[in-house]
Amino acid sequence: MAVLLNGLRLVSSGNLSLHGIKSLQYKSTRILCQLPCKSSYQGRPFSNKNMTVELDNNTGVAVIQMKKPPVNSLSLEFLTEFAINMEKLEMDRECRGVVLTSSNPKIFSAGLDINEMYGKTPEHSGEFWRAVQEMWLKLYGSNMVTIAAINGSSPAGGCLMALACDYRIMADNPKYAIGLNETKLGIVAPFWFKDSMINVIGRRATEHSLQLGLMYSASNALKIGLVDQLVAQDKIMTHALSVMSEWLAIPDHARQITKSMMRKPTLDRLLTNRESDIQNFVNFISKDSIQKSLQLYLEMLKQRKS
Ligand SMILES: CC/C=C\C/C=C\CCCC/C=C/C(=O)SCCNC(=O)CCNC(=O)[C@H](O)C(C)(C)COP(=O)(O)OP(=O)(O)OC[C@H]1O[C@@H](n2cnc3c(N)ncnc32)[C@H](O)[C@@H]1OP(=O)(O)O
Repeated sequence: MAVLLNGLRLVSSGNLSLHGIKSLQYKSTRILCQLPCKSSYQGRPFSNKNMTVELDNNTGVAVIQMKKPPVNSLSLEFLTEFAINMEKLEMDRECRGVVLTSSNPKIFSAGLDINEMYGKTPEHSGEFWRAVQEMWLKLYGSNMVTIAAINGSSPAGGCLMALACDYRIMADNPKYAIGLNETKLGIVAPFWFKDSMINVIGRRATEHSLQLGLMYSASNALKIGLVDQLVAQDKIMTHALSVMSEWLAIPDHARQITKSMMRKPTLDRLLTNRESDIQNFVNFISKDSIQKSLQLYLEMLKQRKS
């Protein structure tokens, strides 16, 4: 983690959930500009199979733009690339904030790639689930400020990614929907999906939402607090960067310790139950009845098109 103190930046070796607030080393760096200043923008893009990552050295803000056609489904490859990129940004002492968005103007992310859960070996399923966990641990446990610029629909795993961020801005379009819809597929959102939602919208709303697998329109998502703000589609990135500058005006150390205090119990719950969670997933997903549900759901998705 990084802490700003009198122009010096204290940097520790890992993210807040995994390593706690300790082992600080001194590294000298200067934050040139706390606000997004477009005129002096110096983008530094890297990794571009399933997403582009662009870090603005002047502001310390990186934009991760998901770009996996057609709908940014979260495959094993995507999740691995995402975790590596988050790790790189976390270790980069110049990066203080991340905006997560999509290059698809209608879909933020379709959630977990259902093909990764259908007809696969237990070994593959276990590897896939570990990657899903890793994505969430990296995002929910990040020391950086994380803002989701939700510029399209975001079911299930897509909603989880948004829930793991510090702040959610959604495009104000009645066609876009967001929610944890797992029960509609005949599957069950695991405890850490549920915890992530409880931490954002509260227990009663989460129970209602999860049991019925509800997808919320942008305006209803705002009403229940699932997103923090609605903004016109074409303003979403400008707005996200402006919100980011407000968050980055808070001293890093105070914000990070507060974030850790709020999130550590939720992170620890998965960290201490990681292997049993993988085993539960593999057992659950291997059941004939669950495979049947997923098969029907995949067929339904394909038929919807024709
Ligand atoms: C006790 C419990 C213990 C352990 C837990 C056990 C297990 C369960 C936990 C699992 C948690 C699961 C989380 C998930 O994320 S599941 C995925 C949920 N996602 C969805 O339901 C979204 C489905 N998709 C849609 O609603 C629409 O596609 C969408 C995203 C709104 C886009 O609509 P549109 O633009 O019209 O595009 P199409 O529908 O035509 O889709 C284009 C293309 O993409 C394919 N596709 C869509 N979504 C997915 C997906 N999630 N995975 C894979 N593929 C997807 C779709 O089939 C089309 O394919 P085609 O080949 O026909 O082009």
